[in-house]
Amino acid sequence: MVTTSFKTTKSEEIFAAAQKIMPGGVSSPVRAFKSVGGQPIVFDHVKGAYIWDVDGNEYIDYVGTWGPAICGHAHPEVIKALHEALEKGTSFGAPSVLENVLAEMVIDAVPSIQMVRFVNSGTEACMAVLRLMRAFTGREKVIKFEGCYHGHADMFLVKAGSGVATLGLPDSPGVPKAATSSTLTAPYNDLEAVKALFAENPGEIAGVILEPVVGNAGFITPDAGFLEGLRVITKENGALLVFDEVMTGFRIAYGGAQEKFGITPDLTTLGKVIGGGLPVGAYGGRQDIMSMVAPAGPVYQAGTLSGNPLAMTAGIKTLELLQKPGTYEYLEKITKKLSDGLLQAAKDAGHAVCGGHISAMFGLFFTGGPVHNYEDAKKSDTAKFGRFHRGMLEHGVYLAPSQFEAGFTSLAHTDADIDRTLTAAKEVLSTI
Ligand SMILES: Cc1ncc(COP(=O)(O)O)c(C=O)c1O
Ligand SMILES: N[C@H](C=O)CCC(=O)O
Repeated sequence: MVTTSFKTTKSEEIFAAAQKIMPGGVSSPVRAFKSVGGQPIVFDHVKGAYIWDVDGNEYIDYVGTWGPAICGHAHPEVIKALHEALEKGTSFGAPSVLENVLAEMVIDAVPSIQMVRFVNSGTEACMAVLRLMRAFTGREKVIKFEGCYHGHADMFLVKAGSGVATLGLPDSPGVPKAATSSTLTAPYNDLEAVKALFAENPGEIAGVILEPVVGNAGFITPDAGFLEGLRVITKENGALLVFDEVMTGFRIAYGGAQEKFGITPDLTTLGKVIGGGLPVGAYGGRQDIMSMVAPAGPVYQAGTLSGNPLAMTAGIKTLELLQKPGTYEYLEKITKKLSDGLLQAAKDAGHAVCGGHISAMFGLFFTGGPVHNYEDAKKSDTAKFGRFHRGMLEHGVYLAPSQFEAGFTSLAHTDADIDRTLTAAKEVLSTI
């Protein structure tokens, strides 16, 4: 496991070439290892819980292509279904029964969803849901939380998490003031701040959107009563509650955070897992709201590749696999073992740490905590996280290359994988 001859020569060559032809050498900023030092490794192939880079190094993977790979990478049943679907063509640009099948699966699973629209990414889903919130309520302002990430659309690039937090960027240049002037922000887990915003903007707030469990400022859980409080406040003010479950959907429970915590929002966004590793997003919710979406209603939203048959196929097969008995019990068991083990190993090595997990999502901060919001998360020793990340990489463990991203496990991770990870962590934590 300990790779004494860890070499990434080919990765470095490919990345050097990539930097000349693509901004930062990547197709999405968090991949660039900017905040953890070193250079990104270049992948060659993935299978189950593992990835292999172009130099032949093998890693246990806890990124899972940022969430979709909950059944493990390249699951044989997903690949078989995709081969069969491929024979029928790659895109129809017209209705297919596959959309009905996946829509029914999503509606059956997610308590708030009575109707659903498929799009191509989580960003698209969040953009569309915001337009719908505004159209339905006839109000423009929206509340989001500091450190939450809802994709890269203009109106959400305000105190955003994920790559914006990782790179320590201010709100992005190129975003017109007008696009964000209606975006109000509050600290996560702060109901009083939300109440104050409603009081300051009476009758003007369309709704509140949040990650019900945060994964884009590191892993942060909702305090007891927070989600319930938001449900009450939004109802009292005639505003909508939107759970962005792009990350948590089908991951922390089959029905997402809303099933796990028993709070039903008005609208929900999804992505990642429901595409089984192919590009997908979705938004859905109450029938009276969703009926406003064109062509049923006047709120325009469209997509050439939306409902793509390959994405639908991978999503359907992935959800079928997740429906098997014992799935979420297994994910909880191995993730708890990993998360508890990492925290214990860090404490034993004398580090101030805090963190935790829910089902197949976990995180660790290098601060004694507790971490209730993004301000708390920023107290983490990110330089130490960078050394931890590098050490784990050299020991064959691939973690998200940012303190401000959650980790993910999958059904393919075994007890033995967790044991190997913890052995590596103990070694690394004693040296950083
Ligand atoms: C909670 C959340 N919302 C929205 C998005 C945007 O999704 P995508 O990257 O598919 O555009 C992401 C991930 O990037 C996410 O984690
Ligand atoms: N935090 C992001 C999504 O969850 C990471 C993926 C990306 O933006 O590349």
